[in-house]
Amino acid sequence: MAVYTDVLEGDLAAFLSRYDVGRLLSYKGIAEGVENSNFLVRTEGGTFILTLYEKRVDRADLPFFIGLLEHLAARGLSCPLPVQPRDGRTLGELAGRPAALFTFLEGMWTRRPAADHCRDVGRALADLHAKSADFAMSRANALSVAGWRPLFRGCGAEADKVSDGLNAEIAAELAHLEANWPSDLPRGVIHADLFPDNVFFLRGELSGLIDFYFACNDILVYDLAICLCAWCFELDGAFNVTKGRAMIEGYDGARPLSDAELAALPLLARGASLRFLLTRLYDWIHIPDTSFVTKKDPREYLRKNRFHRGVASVADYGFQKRGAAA
Ligand SMILES: Nc1ncnc2c1ncn2[C@@H]1O[C@H](COP(=O)(O)OP(=O)(O)OP(=O)(O)O)[C@@H](O)[C@H]1O
Ligand SMILES: N[C@@H](CCO)C(=O)O
Repeated sequence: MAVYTDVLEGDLAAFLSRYDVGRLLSYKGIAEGVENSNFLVRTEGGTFILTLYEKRVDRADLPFFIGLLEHLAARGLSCPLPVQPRDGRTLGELAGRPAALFTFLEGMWTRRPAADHCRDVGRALADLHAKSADFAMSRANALSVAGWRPLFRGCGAEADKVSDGLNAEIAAELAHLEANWPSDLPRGVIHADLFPDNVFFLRGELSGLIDFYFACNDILVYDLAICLCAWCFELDGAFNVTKGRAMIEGYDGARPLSDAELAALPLLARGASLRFLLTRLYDWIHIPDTSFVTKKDPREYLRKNRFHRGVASVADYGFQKRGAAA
């Protein structure tokens, strides 16, 4: 379970005394998530999420994340809103960690995404891109194409222990992506990790997006490529074109995709699948088996990467631009 830091009742009560949320009634650690420690906190004023930022999150990035959530929530996007303490300092300190309190979002993530969920996610992603267009801060994506080689080097020769020939396969894919990565597509703030566990649904409707701790500035349609990887494959590894079509249509309906963006999508999806293959591989090799964090299987993203390598155009994802010849 991912609660790395214990919080004592007295310390939490003192932390909460800076807010107008009444007295502490109860709190408990949330098992899900691997990056930070999250607690469900109930006070006389309501229910909140307390996040303690752990080592993998750079403190210097926290004003970007907090500012982005405030910016998006102010524009009506359903995401956790940092609660304002009386002294205005949203980012506090608790149990030796930077900490902040957020509004609680109702809903649950879906373990079995259907095409309608994918359409909603595509639409919500475009909405996020539109609403963050005038956000003044920026953050480079450390996990974009320039960051993959250092990550790969950090895995050393261990990759072949995970899958035969993996080292050579990644080396070839990385070289291809480095040589062909586009530099002229529209950019902006992207979520960069909008997996099913970061999207809540309530009574069948999308009710909120969470976990903005990979958000950064990058190619907008790269975010859609990440979502295609995370949402549109079946458990047996097959790509579901009905889901792919729904997701791209959902996005395109809210923020029309240019021909250049559509043409780049298969390459960007190769990149997205390599990014998650590499981060999972790195963790697979470096996080000890005795750790209480459940490691995610890198091979899932090797299979997805192989699929995207075989994609000729967005038509293979089920998408046809309206008005385009069949
Ligand atoms: N604002 C919120 N409202 C309701 N539940 C929330 C909220 N924020 C977080 N949670 C709960 O806490 C869990 C972990 O949150 P989150 O995904 O942000 O953690 P993380 O450690 O950063 O995760 P990850 O490993 O996915 O990066 C979520 O799955 C959800 O159950
Ligand atoms: N979504 C990532 C984990 C980091 O949030 C993965 O599935 O590899």
